Amino acid sequence: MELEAIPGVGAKTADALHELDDPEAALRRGDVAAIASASGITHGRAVQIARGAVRDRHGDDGRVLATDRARELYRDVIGLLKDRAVTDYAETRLETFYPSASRSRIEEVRSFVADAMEREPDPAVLEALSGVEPMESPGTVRVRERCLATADAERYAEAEAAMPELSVETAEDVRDLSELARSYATVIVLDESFAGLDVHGDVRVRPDALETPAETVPERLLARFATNRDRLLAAAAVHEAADVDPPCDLEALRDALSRVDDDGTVIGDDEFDRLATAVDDLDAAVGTAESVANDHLRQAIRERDVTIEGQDFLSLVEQGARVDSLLSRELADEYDAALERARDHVVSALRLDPGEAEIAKRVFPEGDPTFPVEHDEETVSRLRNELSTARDQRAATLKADLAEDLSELSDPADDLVRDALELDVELAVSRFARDFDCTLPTFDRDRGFRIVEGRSPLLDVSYADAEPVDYAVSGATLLSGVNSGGKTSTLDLVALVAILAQMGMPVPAAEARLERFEEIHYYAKSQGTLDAGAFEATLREFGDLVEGADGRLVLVDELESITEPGASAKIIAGILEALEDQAATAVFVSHLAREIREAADFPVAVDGIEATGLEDGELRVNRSPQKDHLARSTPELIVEKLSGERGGAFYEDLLEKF
Ligand SMILES: Nc1ncnc2c1ncn2[C@@H]1O[C@H](COP(=O)(O)OP(=O)(O)OP(=O)(O)O)[C@@H](O)[C@H]1O
Repeated sequence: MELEAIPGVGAKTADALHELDDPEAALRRGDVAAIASASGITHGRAVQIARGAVRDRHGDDGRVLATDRARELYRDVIGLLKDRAVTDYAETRLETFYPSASRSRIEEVRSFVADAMEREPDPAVLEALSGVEPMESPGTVRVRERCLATADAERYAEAEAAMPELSVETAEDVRDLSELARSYATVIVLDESFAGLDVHGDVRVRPDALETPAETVPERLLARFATNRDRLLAAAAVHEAADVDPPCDLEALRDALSRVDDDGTVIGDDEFDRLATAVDDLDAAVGTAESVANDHLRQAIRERDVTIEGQDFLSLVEQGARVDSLLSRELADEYDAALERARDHVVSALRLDPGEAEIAKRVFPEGDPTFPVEHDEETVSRLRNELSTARDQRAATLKADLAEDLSELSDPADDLVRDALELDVELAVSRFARDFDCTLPTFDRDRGFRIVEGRSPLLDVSYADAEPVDYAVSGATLLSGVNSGGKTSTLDLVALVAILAQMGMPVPAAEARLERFEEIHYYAKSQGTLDAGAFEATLREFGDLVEGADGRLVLVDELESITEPGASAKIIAGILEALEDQAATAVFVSHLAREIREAADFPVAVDGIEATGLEDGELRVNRSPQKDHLARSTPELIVEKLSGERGGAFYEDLLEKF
């Protein structure tokens, strides 16, 4: 796919899209989250790009919504759909549906919608969906204990770009490598030429290291799963609640997720925990061991009667001889026992293994007895190094093992989240269809539309109180009727049905058929008489309209208010003639139906929304327009009522004039 061929995608946007793993797939799926993850692309822009891709694929020029009022109704429709989405993703994705004149586009959406309408919007699924969001990138994790090394400048640049998590170092020879091995726990050498060389430390020659990121930087995958843990668990719950086959084994996913901490470290391994705690507690354990030994000795000394020979006592007094010799002679056994207790304490408090315990013994070395007992700091440091290295190696092994498991789950995890989000889109459509008793309309080549029991969700009364409307039009038609009879609401319903139908969506009617309109022109009622300039502008607009393409739906509400009634009737008659010639489908709401019909040079069809009578000062109306029927206006009805109630020549004469 040539990205720049997509309407609205310039060179800069195309470059940004090329950053994505698979821009074509993202565009094909309409995956607004993936598109918006390219740098500098907002969600609004992602919607435009996704729509552009659809238009490009279907050769659609996307000009169905031809007027402000038509666009306004489309926004209302999108609002109704979005109200039924749980996730922000679904809300944005719903915006990619737009009314099209392309048969293939409409069909594409209809097959998606037909499946969607089968989906049961189970509250448990909706609840689970509330935790799902598109997968997030965790950002670059810096790994300090490992580095990459190469002697090749090109390879160096390649490594820096591929593995931003690791430092890349230059190593020309074994000496350089030894140097690096002293600074890093692990050195990964990218050059084959170093294979077989003997270097002290953890130095691995891995020419394929850049191609195996799960092994080279397992932290990357771990961070990805740690960052997205909640959304992955929520997506898994969505699949289970909706009873949809997941793209991976959910238990394996949950198990893998339970092994990684929020910061990407592996958890739940006893050996790692033992080593990490031992490193942390080493100083405290040595201190306590010292106390244990000294307490033991102190106690022993306290309980002992020491007999000292005169000669010894003299040398103690005269030569300042140390008391140690005395200690050694009198308490050698107790001293050994004290050391043993101290060593045992270190070994058991830190849960050391036999190898580590061997070093720990030397923390309290054999030798001439002293009091108080003191540890050997150098050995403590050695033990610390030993334990830290074992801990880091254990962590590295755990990370590598877990990353291996996760690498198999990586693509399915993406699909898992994406499928859950797409399910939300389907459920929004399903809920819309259920809430407004929708059906999928049919398209055919016949001119016009036919709506059976249509009920607009956009009325100012609750949907339950909306009275069903039947209406069919196949040419240029006038719609007459009493004030507040529902003429504007009927135009809204027709526009709504046409817009939804051409989006490929279900429509709020028991049945609907229509022609695939090239354009939908809907002109709302203008607010009062226009001045000369505005009138001229409006006339120009209609001039352009009647010169436009075939196959249009034109809905106009009380155009007569733009100027004085006599002139209006002539102008509307002229517009209707032109539209009739073009085989357009038009409904003009007007109170001047009689005058327009007289001014027109063809038999204009006039339909009417008829009041069935007046009840307690309120009009009773049949909301479905009657075909070929000029409805009585409200004044006519009232005169008729008075004439009936009161009789008399005045009312009868008045009635005659209608
Ligand atoms: N199908 C319907 N079901 C229930 N109520 C409706 C229906 N159609 C219209 N109404 C009610 O009637 C009111 C008037 O409707 P609308 O504005 O469409 O009439 P109108 O014939 O265009 O009026 P006007 O001649 O004053 O322009 C609406 O605000 C709505 O409350």
